[in-house]
Amino acid sequence: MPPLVVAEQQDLLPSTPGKFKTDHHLHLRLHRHHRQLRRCFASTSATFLWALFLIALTASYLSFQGLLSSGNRLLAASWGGIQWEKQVRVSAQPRRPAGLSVLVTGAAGFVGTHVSLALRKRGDGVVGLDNFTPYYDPSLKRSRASLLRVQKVFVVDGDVNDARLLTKLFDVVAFTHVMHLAAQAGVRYAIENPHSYVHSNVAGLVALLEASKSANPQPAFVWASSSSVYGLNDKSPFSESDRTDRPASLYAATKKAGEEITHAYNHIYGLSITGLRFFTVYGPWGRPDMAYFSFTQNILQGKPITIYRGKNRVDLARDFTYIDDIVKGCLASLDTADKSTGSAGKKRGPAQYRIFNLGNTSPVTVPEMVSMLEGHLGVKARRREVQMPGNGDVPFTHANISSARLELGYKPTTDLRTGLKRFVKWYLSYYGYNRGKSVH
Ligand SMILES: O=C(O)[C@H]1O[C@H](OP(=O)(O)OP(=O)(O)OC[C@H]2O[C@@H](n3ccc(=O)[nH]c3=O)[C@H](O)[C@@H]2O)[C@H](O)[C@@H](O)[C@@H]1O
Repeated sequence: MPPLVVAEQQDLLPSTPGKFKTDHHLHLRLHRHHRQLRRCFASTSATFLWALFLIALTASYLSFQGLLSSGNRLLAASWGGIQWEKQVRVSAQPRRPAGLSVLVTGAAGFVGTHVSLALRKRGDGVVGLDNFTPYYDPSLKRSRASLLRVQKVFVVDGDVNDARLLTKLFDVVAFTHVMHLAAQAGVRYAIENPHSYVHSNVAGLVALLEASKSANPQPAFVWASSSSVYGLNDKSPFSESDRTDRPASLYAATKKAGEEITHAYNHIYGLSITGLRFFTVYGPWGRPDMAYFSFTQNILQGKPITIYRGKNRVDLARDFTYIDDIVKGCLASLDTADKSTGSAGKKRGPAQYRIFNLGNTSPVTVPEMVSMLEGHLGVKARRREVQMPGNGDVPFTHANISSARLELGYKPTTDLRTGLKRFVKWYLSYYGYNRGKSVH
């Protein structure tokens, strides 16, 4: 309120309590007051109108900006629209009686590509999802996605953290299964980029579980855990019932967290869950960040390779598992998964919760693996042996696969030498003999 008005109003009050001024005097003062009030009101309403005008102008500017940015978002988004929905629907459609309809995350990844192709080959419907992170050469991921395109598997370019996208996918398709393979992989990279592991392996997993539990029908959920959850466990071979509470890397810790998180969703919402602990998976179209792959590249380029050694110069060993065996384990997991018991976020009864080791059951030391590569490549490696840095590695892995054998009929058939031979053949056909792309 302007000070003038305040003063006038105060004038109207008895100057001395209990004693009133004369009527005439009062009348004059009232008249003067009304005039001033009118003037004041006129100028206030003009100010008010101006303010209103400015607010309206700002609001329209902001909504125009909003329109522009949402337009830009729509332009930038690689998903959505009638055509897109049609592609998703067609790709998800099984081509055999009682075929599955599977959402495969990480579809342009190593395991994701192979699993998607195998599902498509036997007539299941597959929709891929991949965000093509540049953790390793994204052009390799694009090539894998091209393979999928040729086989009529549609890959959505998107992130599992995108809740709107996931909701849309589940609106468009009643997926019977989710095969969740998208992850930040690699044990040692967690030292460099810890947050990427939390983003993909924890937040991304939760986003996908949220969408899955809200879906109607709820899909059965199969996902990739890791042999690294055994961490400092030294009881060999590793069984599913062994301790997994001593992870040696953040990667392992996020995978272990995933096992606990999926359990909670199983318990609360009745989601059918199968977690697969993969043991150092290798093969054609593999991951360039893994030792067998980067060693091949370095050997061919005449560069030295670094071989880690454990305490007391003990060789490190891995239960290297060939991709085709892993694919069989994945498909068997999908086929034997019970239906989820809930729907649209409500549990209707207890649901299946399983964890399986998918390994090869015959560990091979890293120097032996290098010798096999040398044999297939016909080139001697320049070996540089160093003490294993304390950045998350474990000295050895060895899977006990009795449970998977019993319940999935899982039976690995490819030994490391045979599998590496197939890998080298693919590598040479893809990169050529003396070339190779930079690994990261
Ligand atoms: O089994 C698993 O759970 C994990 O297997 C692999 O992890 P890792 O076994 O460490 O595979 P590589 O990175 O290929 O290493 C294999 C072996 O080679 C050794 N290595 C690695 C790199 C190197 O330069 N030199 C070297 O000696 C490692 O210490 C290890 O013993 C994958 O990278 C993980 O994503 C997966 O979850």
